[in-house]
Amino acid sequence: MSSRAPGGESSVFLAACRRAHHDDEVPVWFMRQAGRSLPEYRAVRAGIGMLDSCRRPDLVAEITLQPVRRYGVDAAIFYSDIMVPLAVAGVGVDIVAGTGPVIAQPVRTAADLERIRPLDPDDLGFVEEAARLIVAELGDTPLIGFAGAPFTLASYLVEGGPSRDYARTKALMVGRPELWHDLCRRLADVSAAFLAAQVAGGARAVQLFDSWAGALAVADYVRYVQPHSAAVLHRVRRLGVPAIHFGVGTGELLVPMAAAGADVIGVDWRVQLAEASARVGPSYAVQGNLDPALLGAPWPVLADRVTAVLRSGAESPGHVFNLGHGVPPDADPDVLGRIVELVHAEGAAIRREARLRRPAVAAPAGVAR
Ligand SMILES: Cc1c2[nH]c(c1CCC(=O)O)Cc1[nH]c(c(CCC(=O)O)c1C)Cc1[nH]c(c(CCC(=O)O)c1C)Cc1[nH]c(c(C)c1CCC(=O)O)C2
Repeated sequence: MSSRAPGGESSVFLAACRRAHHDDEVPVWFMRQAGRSLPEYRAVRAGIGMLDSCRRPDLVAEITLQPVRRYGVDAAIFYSDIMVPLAVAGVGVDIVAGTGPVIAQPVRTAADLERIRPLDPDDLGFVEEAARLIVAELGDTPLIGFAGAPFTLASYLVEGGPSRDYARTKALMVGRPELWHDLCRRLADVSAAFLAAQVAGGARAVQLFDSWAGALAVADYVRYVQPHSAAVLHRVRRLGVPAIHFGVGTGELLVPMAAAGADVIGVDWRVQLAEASARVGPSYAVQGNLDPALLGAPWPVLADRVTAVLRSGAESPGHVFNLGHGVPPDADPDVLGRIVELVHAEGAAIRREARLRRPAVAAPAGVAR
């Protein structure tokens, strides 16, 4: 049997994004796989600020590669932050350990918008250069580029930092829609430029993080947010790489998030993957969704949860194994390593069994069954 998916795609991860699994193999990577959970990351970052580290291509490359070397994951994710391109665009931002992004002067008026300068391609040369360094080391393992989606970026800019209820953001959104749309158009441009720089450097897929969109009512998401995320994703489509669209607590938003233009819909742990797949339909792959809070559970219990995720994901035409959100800083790297081994050992058999159990549906011509 061929080890290549139709079309000859040599990456298990990219094949799954395209809903064409290689011999049913299930790829795995982890959101925040680079970061404080790794001692080698803490060593490299010692004495260097988060945003400063993101400006140094040598450090970005080293930190991106660390989890790939350690775990043998099927994809790397570019080490940076959703706020990096905004800092380049002129927004005063700091990343405070244990808190997250903090904005010096929150954006709340038309005059504040002028502080977000449009980006030139040259502004992000350090991003493209870092991606090139990474890709040169990765071999066949693809690099995922990423950006924050307009709503999630706006929430930090308007609130001034992390928020529980997004009250100022939502008040501006519904109370001053013209200002809101102007802000989101600028943020969509910044995110699209950040993604384009990563793809120019060799990233072969992208993930758009709308981490906090789950705070919105569906009607508000569709009216105020989806068009701006769609604008980013439409520009990605022209770059020819698959896009993953992810948020936390987005069970009710999966359909409009998929419709915004993604190939893969990222799902947190609240909705089973089979249910998520049924909601979005067979034109999308799913990514997820082990609850990161379970990483500290005894291994036999956790292993059962990993296989449950694989079984549920096997009901979708494409499944990329991941956590439902980022790796927590106190996660035990050995546990993540065991999860990678288990997904690689059991994933294909679980998918195959699920496929053989389903009534035969017309397969695309040439697909080995
Ligand atoms: C919301 C968001 C942010 N940043 C990001 C998001 C979307 C993803 C998500 O929903 O988690 C995206 C992000 N941030 C980081 C990455 C790197 C790639 C990877 O996933 O390995 C990615 C993809 C590095 C980082 N981004 C951050 C760290 C920790 C920095 C440190 O070492 O102190 C890393 C490795 C900081 C950061 N930056 C942000 C937060 C909430 C935090 C955590 C604050 C904390 O708990 O200390 C904003």
